[in-house]
Amino acid sequence: MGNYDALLVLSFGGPEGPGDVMPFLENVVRGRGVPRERLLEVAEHYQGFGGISPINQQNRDLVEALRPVAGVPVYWGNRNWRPFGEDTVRRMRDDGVRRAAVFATSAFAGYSGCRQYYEDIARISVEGGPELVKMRHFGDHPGFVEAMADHTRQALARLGRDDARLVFTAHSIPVGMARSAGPEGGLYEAQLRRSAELVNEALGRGEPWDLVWQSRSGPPQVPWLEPDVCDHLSKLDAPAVVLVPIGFVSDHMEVVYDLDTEARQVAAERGLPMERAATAGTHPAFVRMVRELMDEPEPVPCPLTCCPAPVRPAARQARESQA
Ligand SMILES: CC1=C(CCC(=O)O)c2cc3nc(cc4[nH]c(cc5[nH]c(cc1n2)c(C)c5CCC(=O)O)c(CCC(=O)O)c4C)C(CCC(=O)O)=C3C
Ligand SMILES: [Fe+2]
Repeated sequence: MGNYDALLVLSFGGPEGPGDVMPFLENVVRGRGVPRERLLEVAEHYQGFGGISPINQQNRDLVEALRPVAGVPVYWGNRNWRPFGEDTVRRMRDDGVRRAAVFATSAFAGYSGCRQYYEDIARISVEGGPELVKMRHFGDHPGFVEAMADHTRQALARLGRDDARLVFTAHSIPVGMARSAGPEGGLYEAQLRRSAELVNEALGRGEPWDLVWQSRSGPPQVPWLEPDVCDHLSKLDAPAVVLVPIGFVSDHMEVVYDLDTEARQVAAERGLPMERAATAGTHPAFVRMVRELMDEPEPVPCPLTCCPAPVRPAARQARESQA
């Protein structure tokens, strides 16, 4: 038992109006070597939704759903946008919080989904403030699996057919980052495969399924995980498809744009019936899972050697010019 006197939901953050979009994106990609053209393209995706990412409302809803079950006060802070984790942790300190469980809104291993949250925790921790204890990866937790299985079942029902191919999707990452994920490497992909397998089992399905990638970023010369969901849909031989965004715990811009807009269009062009399963969001089993994670023995933090920050083009250039 962790003995926490608060719960901190630590997330990514997203813009909440047209004027927020560029400053938010600049926070996200600082020092990351993401080309300017890619940034402007992603800015357009946000502007198409009035400059508002769905992620913040999703997090507010999750916090509200957690309040009655957490048993302790629930706080929320982000890496890239207001409310910033820094400000939330100072408020927790002023409220006298000693030791908080941290629920990072990302289920899997890897730099972006795990290590970067440890970095956030180190950065936002303050003298006299709470000790921040990050909960474990939860992609294999029965609560997450049940939520995703339920939502997949509902998508199959909306489609009105059982013969649809399940296509699980997750955020693509650079191949190098995938290789260094977890103590022995390859853990991001391995955990995602395991989650997909568990969802299939929960549905009692023996049919083949796919795991594909979406939302590639970064400079074009850097290899990222493939195939991309749109390429996959353009070639897939199946009577119908349910997209299952197993790599995202709630509706992010990557889900509502890259899947509901781009991938949907590819499917429509081929006359391929398609539904997208809802993300875990505030499914009761997922909400319960957070409380159950707090009741587990205190998680062993990931070793510092796993999921290292990738060597970015900018950092490499600086190093080479020094040598
Ligand atoms: C694995 C992974 C997750 C899943 C785990 C999780 O769920 O946390 C995730 C989540 C998210 N990524 C998000 C947004 C962005 N990610 C970017 C860029 C990048 N993502 C990466 C990886 C991941 N990202 C990587 C390797 C990059 C390249 C730059 C770098 O090496 O860091 C960029 C820059 C522009 C672009 O190129 O897309 C943006 C705007 C949002 C908010 C969405 C919203 O507003 O709803 C969320 C939740
Ligand atoms: Fe991202």
